[in-house]
Amino acid sequence: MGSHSSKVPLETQILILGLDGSGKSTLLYKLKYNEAVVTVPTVGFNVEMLETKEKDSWHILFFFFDTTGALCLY
Ligand SMILES: Nc1nc2c(ncn2[C@@H]2O[C@H](COP(=O)(O)OP(=O)(O)OP(=O)(O)O)[C@@H](O)[C@H]2O)c(=O)[nH]1
Ligand SMILES: [Mg+2]
Repeated sequence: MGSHSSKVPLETQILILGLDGSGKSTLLYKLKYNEAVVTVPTVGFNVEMLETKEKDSWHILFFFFDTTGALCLY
C-alpha cells in the first residue's frame, strides 16, 4: 500500500486564451512564481507546468498552454 504521494500523478491541460496584452502570461507567472514578472508578447505559445503535491493529498500536474493573443484564425 503506497501513500497518495507515491501514486502516479493526475495530469490535466489548461489552455489560456485572450486578446493580446490582456494579461495571460502575467497571470500564469503570478500563479507559478507568485511574482509580477515583466513579460514580452508571447510568440506562438509557452507551456508551463504547475504541480500540487502535498502529503496525503492529491498529486496533480497542471500543464498550462499560454497562447499568443495575436492569433490569426483565417
Ligand atoms: N495594470 C495591469 N497591467 C497588467 C495586468 N496584467 C498584465 N498587465 C500588463 O499588461 C501587459 C501585457 O501583459 P501580458 O501578460 O504579456 O499579456 P498577454 O495576454 O500574455 O499578451 P500576449 O502574449 O501578447 O497575447 C504587460 O505590460 C503587463 O505588465 C493587470 O492585472 N493590471
Ligand atoms: Mg503572453
